[in-house]
Amino acid sequence: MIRSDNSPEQKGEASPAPSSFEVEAVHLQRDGRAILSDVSFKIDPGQVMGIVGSNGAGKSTLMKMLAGHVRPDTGTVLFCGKSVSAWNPRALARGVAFLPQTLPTNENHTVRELVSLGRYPWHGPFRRRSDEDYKAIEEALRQTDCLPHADRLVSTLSGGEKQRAWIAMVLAQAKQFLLLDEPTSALDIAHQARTLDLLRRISHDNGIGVVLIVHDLNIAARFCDKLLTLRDGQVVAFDTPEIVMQPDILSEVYDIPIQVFTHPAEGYSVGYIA
Ligand SMILES: Nc1ncnc2c1ncn2[C@@H]1O[C@H](COP(=O)(O)OP(=O)(O)OP(=O)(O)O)[C@@H](O)[C@H]1O
Repeated sequence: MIRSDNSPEQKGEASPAPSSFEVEAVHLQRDGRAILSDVSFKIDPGQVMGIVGSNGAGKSTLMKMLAGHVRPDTGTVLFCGKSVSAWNPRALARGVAFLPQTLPTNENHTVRELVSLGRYPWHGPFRRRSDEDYKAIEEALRQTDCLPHADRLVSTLSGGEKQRAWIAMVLAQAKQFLLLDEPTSALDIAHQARTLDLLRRISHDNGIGVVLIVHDLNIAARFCDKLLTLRDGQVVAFDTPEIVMQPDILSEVYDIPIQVFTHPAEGYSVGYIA
């Protein structure tokens, strides 16, 4: 079953204009096995899209494809109407930031220094940071509530503070899309909710697209505008949480019986193993 609701060109190192990711009929094989099969969807800026599905379903591979780190065997991945692989890497990095599942250890930097690294695609190796760079760094620190500990070493932060510092770094970097592979995996339920709420606000207030991989279905349903469900590399459903959070869809995605209830106060759906 597939359910789906389903730009200007960039030249050289010009800053990208606002636009979408369009994934069309993507296939990828590894070791003779299909990792992604006929995956298609479109995601616009100003929306939060959650990718959900069981372990090994292809979520990280799909996100790496959006980031341009993995090329499809067939099919297309377009950003601003242009194939991701055809982009100048620095120009792409100004539009799209990718935070992988395993974070590099930059723990000897202060939080402000870490966030400053996000500006590299803008000033490059030879130019000094501009006023605009400094403004973007301070704004990202402010939006993520990192200002109070901006001068502390990353190594001294709690897990939640660290996660926010990395989010600040990608926020300082990219103007159009943040690709976040399990950004809340190490967080308790309160920090998960706060981080997802922050990403949702950043997305809606600034017109930024956020694509994130998340395992907690209830958190995904609460904070995402769209959910893309993957099973064995295939899209089972791509739509709003109201449409996707159905027992038949979720049971198919995870291959176990799942019941869905409506939150008594908030009205959104939550899923439980039946
Ligand atoms: N380079 C590779 N060579 C062979 N197999 C690969 C390669 N990369 C990924 N795979 C396989 O593709 C499948 C999808 O991997 P992927 O990391 O995208 O899954 P995932 O949905 O993100 O899983 P998880 O929830 O466990 O992180 C897995 O079975 C994985 O072993």
